[in-house]
Amino acid sequence: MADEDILARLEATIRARKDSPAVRSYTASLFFQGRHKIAQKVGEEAVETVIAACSGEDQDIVPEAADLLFHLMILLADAGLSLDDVRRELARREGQSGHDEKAGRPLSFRPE
Ligand SMILES: N=c1c2ncn([C@@H]3O[C@H](COP(=O)(O)OP(=O)(O)OP(=O)(O)O)[C@@H](O)[C@H]3O)c2ncn1[C@@H]1O[C@H](COP(=O)(O)O)[C@@H](O)[C@H]1O
Repeated sequence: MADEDILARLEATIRARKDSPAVRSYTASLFFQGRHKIAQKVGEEAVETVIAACSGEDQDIVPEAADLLFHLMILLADAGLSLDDVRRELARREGQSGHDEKAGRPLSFRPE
């Protein structure tokens, strides 16, 4: 059974690292390097997830997805946001088909 509280604990750890930059910590070092470095790591981990999805065993996606989620949570924290903000956005979308949402966009917002 998965640990259902891990994201809440990880989020608290990430916030604590943001507030205590002196601690020797990978997370704190990313906050120190700033938004561009954090965003770059999110991009790298996203690409590594895509590579795992397209070339490895399905189970290989799991550690890459964990890296991606971890770095995405650091990005959210850097912006003063949290998983709750993402939960609220997902809840707002709940029940609306992605096809319907896309069809309702103004023409200028519709990529091909
Ligand atoms: N969940 C994670 C976690 N997932 C991945 N990583 C680290 O994220 C890094 C990303 O891997 P890469 O190979 O891309 O890193 P890298 O090549 O060293 O990065 P670059 O210097 O090239 O940018 C590695 O150093 C991983 O160890 C994590 N580091 C920390 N955590 C959690 O965060 C907590 C706090 O960690 P510290 O901030 O290090 O104290 C830990 O107790 C864990 O719960």
